[in-house]
Amino acid sequence: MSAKVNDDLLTERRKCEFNVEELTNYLDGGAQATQNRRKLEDKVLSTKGLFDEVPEEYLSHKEKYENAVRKAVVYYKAMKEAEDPNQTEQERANATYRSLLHAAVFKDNSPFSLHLAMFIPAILGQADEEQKKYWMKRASKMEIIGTYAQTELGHGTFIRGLETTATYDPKTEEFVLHSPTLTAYKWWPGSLAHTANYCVVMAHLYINGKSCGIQPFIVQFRDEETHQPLPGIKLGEIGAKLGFNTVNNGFLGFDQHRIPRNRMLMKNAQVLKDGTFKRSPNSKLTYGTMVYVRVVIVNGMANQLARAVTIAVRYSAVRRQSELKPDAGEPQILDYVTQQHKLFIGIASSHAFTLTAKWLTRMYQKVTADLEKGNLDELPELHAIACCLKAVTTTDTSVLVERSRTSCGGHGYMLSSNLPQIYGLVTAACTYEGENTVLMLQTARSLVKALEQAQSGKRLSPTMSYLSEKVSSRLKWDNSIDGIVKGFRRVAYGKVESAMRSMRKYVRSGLGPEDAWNMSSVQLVAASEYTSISEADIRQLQDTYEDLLGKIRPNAVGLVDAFDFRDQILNSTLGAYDGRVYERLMEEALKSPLNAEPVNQSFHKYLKPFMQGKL
Ligand SMILES: CC(C)(COP(=O)(O)OP(=O)(O)OC[C@H]1O[C@@H](n2cnc3c(N)ncnc32)[C@H](O)[C@@H]1OP(=O)(O)O)[C@@H](O)C(=O)NCCC(=O)NCCSC(=O)/C=C/CCCCCCCCCCCCC(=O)O
Ligand SMILES: Cc1cc2nc3c(=O)[nH]c(=O)nc-3n(C[C@H](O)[C@H](O)[C@H](O)COP(=O)(O)OP(=O)(O)OC[C@H]3O[C@@H](n4cnc5c(N)ncnc54)[C@H](O)[C@@H]3O)c2cc1C
Repeated sequence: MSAKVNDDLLTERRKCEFNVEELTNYLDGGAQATQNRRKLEDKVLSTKGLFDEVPEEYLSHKEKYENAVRKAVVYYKAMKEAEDPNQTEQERANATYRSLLHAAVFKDNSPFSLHLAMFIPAILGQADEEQKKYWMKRASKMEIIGTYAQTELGHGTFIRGLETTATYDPKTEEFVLHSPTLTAYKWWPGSLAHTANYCVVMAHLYINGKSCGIQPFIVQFRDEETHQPLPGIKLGEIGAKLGFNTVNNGFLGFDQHRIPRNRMLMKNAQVLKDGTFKRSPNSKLTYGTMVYVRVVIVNGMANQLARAVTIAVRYSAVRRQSELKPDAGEPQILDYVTQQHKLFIGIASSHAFTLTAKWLTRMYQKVTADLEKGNLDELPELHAIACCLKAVTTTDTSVLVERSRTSCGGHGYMLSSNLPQIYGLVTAACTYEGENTVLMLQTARSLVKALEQAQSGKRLSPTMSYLSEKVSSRLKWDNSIDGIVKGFRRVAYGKVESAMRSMRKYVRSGLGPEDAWNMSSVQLVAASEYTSISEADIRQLQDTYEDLLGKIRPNAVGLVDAFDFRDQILNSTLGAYDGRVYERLMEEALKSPLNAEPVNQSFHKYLKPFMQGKL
């Protein structure tokens, strides 16, 4: 018999003014899609061995990793059996690691995630047809496990500064991979330490002493039978982190490690047997895997934020605290407007990020299709937009997930709430796949170029067209959606123009363009994410905003119920559908190994002699 649902949650669900199932269907892409998703969840989540006997937080660093590998084998096998044969390889890879089922099984991400998130996309995007056929067969069957090894101990952002070398030897038709310094060691790649046996390595290619830029190489680094590191390979784990502690991030050093010529992924640039180098039509095509993952991250943020706000809103409907009015009893904390302010933006942002992710994915698919036909025209715009949206959605999600955590008081600080782990996952995304400031500056670079083009009367791309609209200096402000968008366009235009004016001022003062750029870079980042609107408008918007909070309040639980997350996917004592928060907090607390005995051995070993002055 299912446990009794908390009365307050029952009341909330009765108060809801819209059909929750309809919103769930919309979010899934239709009623059939909801049915398919639920069927997949039923099938996979009923697989034996998927969940932790002992809560992961009570395992050692080593046990956590070993347990995660155990679960990964079970999970990926279950997903393989359930996968849709009509999907492409990429869609199947996405479905496995990006589905929220993944979050149900791995609170801190998986030791296999890089295989699907980057190793397979790198092969699909960087290998020529023959290489793709061979490596995709092995990678999609999980005969090999791969990762993406680009970042080094000494370089993450500055790709052109990577020190790992790949020197072509025409005599043996091989590349010699080498880490000339400690800072050249690959450092960070997920799965690299003990899980994967292959990786795509980004290395500096040299032929006859001449630099041929950063190129991708597929490299085996562990024996497929014994899993021992191959000769000339130094491997290890980089240690405990804020999160991602079951992703097995590692380091790898090469000592004159030789690989055959056909291990350079040669879709974009090629090296012929005699060492002739055939340049890529655009050197930035080598960065293509990163563009792809930045697009994927936007959707990932939407999902993670939806999980966090579901936990916090349901908890806020159950938790009663303090007095709003004398003798009126303790209200639900969700009745405090400050609590609504903290959480409702997160619900709205999750939906906004989901719709943005759909739009960006369509743009990515169109540009990628154009690239296949040799048309690179829209690649710069895709790069600029992907940089901006990855940076903005990860920054906002990190802020909003942390706000969801702190809105739950002390219980939000419990690992059993799962809010700290969700924060660990999303805040990592502010750094990986391009550190956010660096990506915003890439977008700013495109905005400045676009404004210069607009000022010389050139047509701009659709996403930059707001820079050429001659926005009147006194825009008639109204708080209609259209009025608000126009207001933001005016602010955005002003930010870019101000940053550019600032750079020109520094150049006139005698600074070189690079120094002028650096001096204006705070404004440039703001121009890419613009934040504020003029003072007079705030009051009018504020009234509208507070009125909106009141309208959302009766529907808040319905809005998060519509995300349709199972309890296993939320994995949270605070967010379960039945709202039995206190019972779950106690159930989880009793699983702590420290509760196995009333007196811990440290009393007799240390405390008692200490308290008796004998230590
Ligand atoms: C772009 C750089 C910063 C600079 O590159 P550089 O070569 O120096 O170029 P510049 O000289 O600056 O010239 C710039 C010009 O080049 C154009 N350009 C630059 N990049 C591109 C591009 N990619 N495509 C097209 N054009 C490009 C630019 O427009 C300029 O043109 P112009 O001259 O103005 O005309 C570069 O150095 C860079 O990109 N640095 C960042 C490095 C980086 O991103 N590293 C990432 C390493 S891999 C990594 O981090 C992996 C992480 C894996 C983590 C796990 C992932 C899981 C999947 C996510 C799933 C969802 C997550 C949800 C949360 C959860 O559930 O866990
Ligand atoms: C959880 C996690 C997983 C990861 N997984 C992988 C992986 O699987 N494979 C992989 O290859 N890498 C991986 N990485 C590495 C990641 O890609 C790098 O950490 C990231 O690119 C940032 O580089 P960095 O760490 O060298 O920081 P740096 O580039 O040294 O940045 C440090 C600071 O310098 C600033 N800075 C740097 N350049 C500029 C500039 N031009 N202008 C202004 N400010 C600048 C940055 O804004 C930042 O504040 C992972 C990282 C994390 C945290």
